[in-house]
Amino acid sequence: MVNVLRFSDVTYVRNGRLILDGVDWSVEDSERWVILGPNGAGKTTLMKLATANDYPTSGTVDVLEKRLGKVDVFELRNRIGFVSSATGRRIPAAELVRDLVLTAAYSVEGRWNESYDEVDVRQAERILAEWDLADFAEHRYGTLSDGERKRALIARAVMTDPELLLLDEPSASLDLGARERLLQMLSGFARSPYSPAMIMVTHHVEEVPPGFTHVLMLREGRVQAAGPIRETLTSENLEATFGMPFELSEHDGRYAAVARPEPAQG
Ligand SMILES: Nc1ncnc2c1ncn2[C@@H]1O[C@H](COP(=O)(O)OP(=O)(O)OP(=O)(O)O)[C@@H](O)[C@H]1O
Repeated sequence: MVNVLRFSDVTYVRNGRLILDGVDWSVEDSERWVILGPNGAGKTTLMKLATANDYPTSGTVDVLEKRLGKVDVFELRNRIGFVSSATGRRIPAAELVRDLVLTAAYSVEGRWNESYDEVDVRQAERILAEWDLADFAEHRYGTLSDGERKRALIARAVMTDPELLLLDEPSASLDLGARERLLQMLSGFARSPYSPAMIMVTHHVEEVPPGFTHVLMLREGRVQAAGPIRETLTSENLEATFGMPFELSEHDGRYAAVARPEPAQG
């Protein structure tokens, strides 16, 4: 097992606000983590540190066994795949889907070269097929639906064979069918032993893809619970994290949570 992420007593303070508070967290390469927590809990901040896009105020963060603050973060970021709504906004609308995926091998957004290595072209075609995008290869990014865009961004992120793949709310804004299709693909990807370590932020337990192994629950910058998903994703931990009682159910690795009804008065 290889450690891909280690947070030790991490705090993060901005404008006098304690945004992360004493976070200890460790991720191994075979693990697939879901991060759950209410709005403002610090999930995006956690992702910024895990993608080497910021530094802790105190404590240490090791990404792919390199300590933030002591490593060239540009080199490190080349080994990490990251998909968020912000990465999507940077893609030119006129970019062809095939080029969007292919150019990841050359770390550029927007096609710049007329000749690519045959091995990269084949890899891009394989990944486009894997993410159900083969029919969209010649379509422009700006013409895709939200669901197709998300798949295209993930395809671009995995093109470089990252050692760590982070997805920030990949199924937000998708319709039911698009969400389910994406979850099926993420589930298949998560289950493959050839896939990198994965970390996915979501607001909804319904969006946890089967095959994800661990969960970290964050509340007000503190780790409320963290560990194997079967033991850790419980109605008690959901209540402690979101501050209200839930009824949690699980069926074939899919979770659902609804507010627990108030007991009848009188
Ligand atoms: N530079 C900053 N200065 C002050 N407060 C900040 C700064 N950056 C983030 N925050 C605050 O820190 C808290 C955590 O923010 P963060 O974006 O990490 O939460 P989140 O869990 O991702 O929330 P959401 O689910 O709404 O996306 C928020 O209350 C936010 O307003």
